[in-house]
Amino acid sequence: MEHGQATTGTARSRRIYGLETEYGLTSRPRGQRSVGPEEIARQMFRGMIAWGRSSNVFLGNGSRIYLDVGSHPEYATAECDDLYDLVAHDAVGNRLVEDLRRLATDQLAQDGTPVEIFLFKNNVDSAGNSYGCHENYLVDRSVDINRYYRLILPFLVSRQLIAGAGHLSRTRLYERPDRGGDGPAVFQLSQRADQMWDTVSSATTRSRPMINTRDEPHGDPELYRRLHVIVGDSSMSQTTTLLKVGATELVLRLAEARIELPDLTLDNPNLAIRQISRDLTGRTPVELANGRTTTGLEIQSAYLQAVLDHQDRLGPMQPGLLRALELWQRTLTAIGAGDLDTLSRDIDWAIKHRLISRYADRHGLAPDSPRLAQLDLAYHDIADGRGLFRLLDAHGEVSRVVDDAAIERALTTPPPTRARLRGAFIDAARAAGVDYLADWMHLRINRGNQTRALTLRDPFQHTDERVDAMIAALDEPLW
Ligand SMILES: Nc1ncnc2c1ncn2[C@@H]1O[C@H](COP(=O)(O)OP(=O)(O)OP(=O)(O)O)[C@@H](O)[C@H]1O
Ligand SMILES: [Mg+2]
Repeated sequence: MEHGQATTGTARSRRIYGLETEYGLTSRPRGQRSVGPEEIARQMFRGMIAWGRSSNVFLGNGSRIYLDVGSHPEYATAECDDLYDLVAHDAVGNRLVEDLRRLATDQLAQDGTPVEIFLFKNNVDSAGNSYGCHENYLVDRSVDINRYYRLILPFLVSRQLIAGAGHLSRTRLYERPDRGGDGPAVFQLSQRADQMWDTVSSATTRSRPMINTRDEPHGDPELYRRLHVIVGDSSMSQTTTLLKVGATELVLRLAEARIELPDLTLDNPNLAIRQISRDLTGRTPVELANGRTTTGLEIQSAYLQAVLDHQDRLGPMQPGLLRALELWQRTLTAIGAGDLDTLSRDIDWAIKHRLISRYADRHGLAPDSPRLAQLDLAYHDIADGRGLFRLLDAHGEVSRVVDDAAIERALTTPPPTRARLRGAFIDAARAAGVDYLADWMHLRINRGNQTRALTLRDPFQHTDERVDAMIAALDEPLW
């Protein structure tokens, strides 16, 4: 049980998690000339390209930062096996992207095209285009993947109640957000709900599914799979991140422990996710495949109850997971009691909802006021001293999971997983000035026509004599 494997009917006691975040980018010219987002993104990555000779770079803390086609910088955390580590490493992404924003701002001003650059950790731009925050969970190959899918889908459809980012939206039910958007403004729980057109599939964009099935485990394919959840909203709040991933972890454990729940298969998940998103009370009826009717709140409560009833079968829980469980209970109780104020330090949509309602009341604004839409967007601005969530955080008005010192550490220190081997290798190879390559599973050194390469198949393994030997060899003149 060294790596917490699930044997028949036993929940995994250790799991690898990773979060990938795409950031939205816009700008406002400060001089005569405007600069397009692609050009700004290129400027942001100029230093990175000089550092790593690519716009896809693995860093010493084990993470990956990159610029895909288009203009959405993306940060993927290193493999974490602890929720506190994951929250800290996720926060590092904001810092790094914010640093790149500052560099690009200075560079463009020097080049005579001053612009103000904005980066948003959200999931939809003003034209209704969406970009993601993907969650990765290691699961066992030996467990039938359909067991996970079946159990997790109703949970994911209703998870927005506890982990949505909130969204003031004018998209009508079942309308495509990138077309139209001239309906009455409604405060929704989630930014992603209206973007989902499928449940489980291998496509990522065209018919965006809630779970992507591409089989790319980034580990030993005989032992592991990587469950790729793409339905979730990006989280500003650390507590929301903890709850989003922590509650999902608990549901995966329910599947592994073979705990049966009442049948919650939804009649139409694409419709249900939209209906649930449009009701902050969690009480809108949604239809089940068996003809019964339920609600988002009831679905969430059924999963929570199963966890509480079978906690003894779900394996040991780290402090982060226990805190997530406590937060899950508290959140559902508050929604049940209609007491949203008690969530306004912890859950993104409730924090944002309070901010927007208070502002609207104070200034007598109707829901479709552009000033409120602006507020919605500014909540996700990652700039220190400008972003609204950042300001609430600076004033101690929202809860924290990790402090600044932990984030600072995560900037340079990989979590104690395979990421530690990658990080040590990258740091050593850079210090030695050799030509190297690193990705999730591979390490390689090139010297003249000689190559040394290693494959790291076990994402849990954080010590490896082969890597030690490779690092030692960096200082040797010849192999
Ligand atoms: N075996 C694993 N199980 C679960 N998560 C993993 C595993 N190995 C790596 N990860 C995490 O998966 C994420 C991979 O991110 P990345 O964006 O590079 O991959 P991808 O989604 O396969 O690729 P792309 O975004 O280019 O399509 C990272 O956050 C990483 O920490
Ligand atoms: Mg990805």
